[in-house]
Amino acid sequence: MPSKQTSIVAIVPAAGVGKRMQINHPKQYLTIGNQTILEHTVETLLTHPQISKVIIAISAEDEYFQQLPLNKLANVQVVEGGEERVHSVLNGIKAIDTEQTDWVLVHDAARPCLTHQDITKLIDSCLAENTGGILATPVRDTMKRGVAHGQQVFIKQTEEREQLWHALTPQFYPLLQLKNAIEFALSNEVTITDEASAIEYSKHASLLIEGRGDNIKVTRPDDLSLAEFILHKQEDEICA
Ligand SMILES: Nc1ccn([C@@H]2O[C@H](COP(=O)(O)OP(=O)(O)OP(=O)(O)O)[C@@H](O)[C@H]2O)c(=O)n1
Ligand SMILES: C[C@](O)(CO)[C@H](O)COP(=O)(O)O
Repeated sequence: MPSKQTSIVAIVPAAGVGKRMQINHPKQYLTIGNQTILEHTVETLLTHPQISKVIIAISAEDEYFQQLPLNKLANVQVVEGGEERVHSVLNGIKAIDTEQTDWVLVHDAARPCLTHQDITKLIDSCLAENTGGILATPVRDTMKRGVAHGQQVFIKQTEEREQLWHALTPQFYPLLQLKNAIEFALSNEVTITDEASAIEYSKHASLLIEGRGDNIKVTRPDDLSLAEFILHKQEDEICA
């Protein structure tokens, strides 16, 4: 459990190029309503009562961030992103004052539909168990493993669906546990696509906390309109 004077810092990896969006513009700077995806995401984190600061990892070539009001906020710090998401996250972790903070929450810039309720559920569940964890949703569909033959992909097998989850973010861990786990995985050239996989490689436990299915990651072109619909629906929920 964090001591009373410590606080929770959020890291937002926002240094990707968004290849799968098939546009020539990093997806985190696409706009929904009157804000960029990055601003929606960071605003949700900054307005959560348990989060004291947000560290955003942006590309060294980023030409967009400086134009955002975020750039002037006292509780927003910018670090340089890395070659892969894991490197961006590690750069954010290294910027944290370990004297003041003992837990860190990592959330994708590309997930603008996160809610305060889910943040609170994750943090409170993990602190109660003194164990890190992630938001996740159980898969809804029958899951197939494919195999390519020439230009076609065929079903190789149906995967066991019991206890199969979609990993989301935020992912929330003790700061030094996550730092050491990521550095250990990288030193062994292990592929790390989320914080939980580094924690798993270091054989630490992670809680799976069921989160909202509308906490989508804007990844492909048709995700943008879906994210816009979700955000408008959430605004209606708040105003209802
Ligand atoms: N070197 C990288 C790569 C990704 N990210 C961030 O990690 C999050 C999730 O990654 P993903 O959805 O894969 O974003 P991109 O890497 O930008 O997408 P793509 O793989 O389509 O290029 C995004 O907020 C992205 O900005 C990052 O900070 N640093
Ligand atoms: C971290 C993550 O959001 C968990 O699902 C996801 O892995 C990040 O996207 P990527 O395409 O794997 O970089």
